[in-house]
Amino acid sequence: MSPANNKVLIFDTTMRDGELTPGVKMNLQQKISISQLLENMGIDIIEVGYPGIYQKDFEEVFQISQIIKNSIICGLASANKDEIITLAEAIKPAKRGRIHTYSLVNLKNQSISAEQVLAIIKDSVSLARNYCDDIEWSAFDAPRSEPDFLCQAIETAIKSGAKTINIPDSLGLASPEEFSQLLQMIFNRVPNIDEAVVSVHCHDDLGMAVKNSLIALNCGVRQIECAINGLGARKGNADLEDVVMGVLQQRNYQVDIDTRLMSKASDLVAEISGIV
Ligand SMILES: CC(C)[C@@](O)(CC(=O)O)C(=O)O
Repeated sequence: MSPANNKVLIFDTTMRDGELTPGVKMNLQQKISISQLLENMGIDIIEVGYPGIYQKDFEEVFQISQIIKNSIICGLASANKDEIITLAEAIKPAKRGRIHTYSLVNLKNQSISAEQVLAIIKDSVSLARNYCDDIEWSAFDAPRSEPDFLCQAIETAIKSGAKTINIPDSLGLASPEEFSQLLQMIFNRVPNIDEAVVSVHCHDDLGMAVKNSLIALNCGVRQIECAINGLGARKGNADLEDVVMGVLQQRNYQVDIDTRLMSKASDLVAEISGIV
């Protein structure tokens, strides 16, 4: 919550965004093995899949929710009502479950109005909140959105019950300067921002994912989303090991990760994905 708190939460998306890596598919047994290792490493949040879209992911989230006790188990849903309800069903067995839902906030060339999108954010986050206390909302394509609208969207998501606000560089095209300016603007302008943990989710299209994730800490961000071996859509997400080591190097921030298990996790995911 308050940026004075120096603990950085590590959110792993190896099995959700990582499974969007071309050619990568993981089965239930493989996802269970990865989840158990992530839990032993002390990963705070484990994102397992899209239960509202794929039956395979529903089964995985549902099963893993019964096995993992210490890490938060999370799935992703769009603002679609059925997707959110199905995700809520999938995480129901979890001791600690999270609903992660997102809306597009770059409205250029979209036929939908700003008011309509704000109403969708309010409805989707409030719906999710009926099922679960732990709601994360993502501002999909935030760097290309209109700043006033982005601030309103974030304010609405927090008012509707989101406890974590994720700012993804969805296309991986933001420079470190642009990304930190965007984050500073959010911290300066969103009136209720201190009621939420602010997170980042950076893609590596320009090779900046780790740098942008680490630069975010000094802006007030306290959750970083990343993937083992940097798996993820297109050029991938920020590499988990690089993120954790980068946070620790800064000394004034802490993570609760057993760093000795990181190379084991990297080997396991390389073996499963076929990507080193
Ligand atoms: C975090 C999430 C909303 C996303 O991963 C979107 C997605 O993969 O659909 C992104 O990078 O913007």
